[in-house]
Amino acid sequence: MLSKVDPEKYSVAKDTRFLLFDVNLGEGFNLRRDVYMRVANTIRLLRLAGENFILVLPAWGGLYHWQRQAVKVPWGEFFDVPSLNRFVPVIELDDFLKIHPTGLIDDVVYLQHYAEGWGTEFVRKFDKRPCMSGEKFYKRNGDFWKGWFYSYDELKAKNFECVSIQGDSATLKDLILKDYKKSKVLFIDRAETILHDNYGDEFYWQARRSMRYSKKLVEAADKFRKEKLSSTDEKDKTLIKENWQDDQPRRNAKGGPFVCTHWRRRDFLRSRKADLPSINGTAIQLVKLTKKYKVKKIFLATDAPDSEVEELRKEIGDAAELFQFKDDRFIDGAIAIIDQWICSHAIYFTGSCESTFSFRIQEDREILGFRPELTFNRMCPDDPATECQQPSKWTIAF
Ligand SMILES: C[C@@H]1O[C@H](OP(=O)(O)OP(=O)(O)OC[C@H]2O[C@@H](n3cnc4c(=O)[nH]c(N)nc43)[C@H](O)[C@@H]2O)[C@@H](O)[C@H](O)[C@@H]1O
Repeated sequence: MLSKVDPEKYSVAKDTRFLLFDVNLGEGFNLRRDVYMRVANTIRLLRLAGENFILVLPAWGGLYHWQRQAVKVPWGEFFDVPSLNRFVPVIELDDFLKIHPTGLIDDVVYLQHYAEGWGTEFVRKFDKRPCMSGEKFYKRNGDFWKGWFYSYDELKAKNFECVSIQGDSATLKDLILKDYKKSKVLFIDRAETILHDNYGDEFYWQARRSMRYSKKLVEAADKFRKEKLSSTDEKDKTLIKENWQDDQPRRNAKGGPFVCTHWRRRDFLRSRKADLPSINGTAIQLVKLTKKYKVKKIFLATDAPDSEVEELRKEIGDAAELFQFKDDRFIDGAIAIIDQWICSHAIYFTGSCESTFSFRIQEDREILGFRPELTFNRMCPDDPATECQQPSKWTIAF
């Protein structure tokens, strides 16, 4: 599926430049969404500096966590591309290749940290340096450099170099303005190396608010909410404006008659074992919440295998009904977004310790106008003696 962006619109301007980016291969979907926001803000700043940059949306694929693999997935499968376009100009990779069929990239800039570390204070800086590991991912093939490039064979680069950088979206803007003036098509790899300018400021939230989900996924989630969870935007007071730019600050969302948890399992059980509850511990916490909020339904967003979900269901017993969204017509990334959108509408949300998947739900709930205490919560490990610090309240800024 292609975006509605008209490629003709871009081919006319002589000064148009394109920025492509990618993230460390092992990173998950929701960190990648965060990196998009950082790079979108670099584009915003470049445009303010008079550079006519368009952000080329990196096709999705090859993600470590997807059980059923998919590649070359356009952003339109997950997001509302016209809505993204209201923050900065973006174009799907397939559309970019229509207007730039050679697929030739001028420069690949592989971002890396400084070999000597950050030192005693954080100073924003960048320097061309020998590659620490970047050259492992790129090979010279005749006149060109080849890399993963989202599995698109036609993409290739004239130049490849590594740059040590310490900084944020504005530092990347400075690097591009200083060292890549002539680059018409620029590819920034390992874009997660840069941070947000000011985490949680109005520009963070503008980029985030522009990331509305695709109509198809919103419809599927809303249908499920209505049919299984008696949840509609009118009743829940979660109506939003057609255009995110028209939304106003508010705190009156009520949510549907269910609690939701994001129950992160699989690799999280290894990396964060001490911070997560057991299956029985999860059931105890969830049942308590249904009593507190006087509901009988729990929506479960999870990557857990079915066997663990069944065990959880048994532990919950008659105390509440457990719901999950399942539909094989949707790819893994789409199910993840549907899960997030359903969770965002619950009367109360509790997530998993420091999961970026949970963070994105918290942000959606901020956008929908919930009170922070109904959102910034996480499940605790079983042992009451273990520390269980609740998530920071990164509330919305307009
Ligand atoms: C341990 C670390 O965890 C970090 O994950 P974390 O922040 O939770 O969140 P993500 O970066 O999104 O990675 C987790 C992936 O697992 C699947 N997943 C997790 N929870 C759910 C869920 O509730 N519903 C559905 N449908 N899918 C889920 C989904 O593919 C999601 O993108 C990773 O980014 C790091 O690479 C590393 O693996």
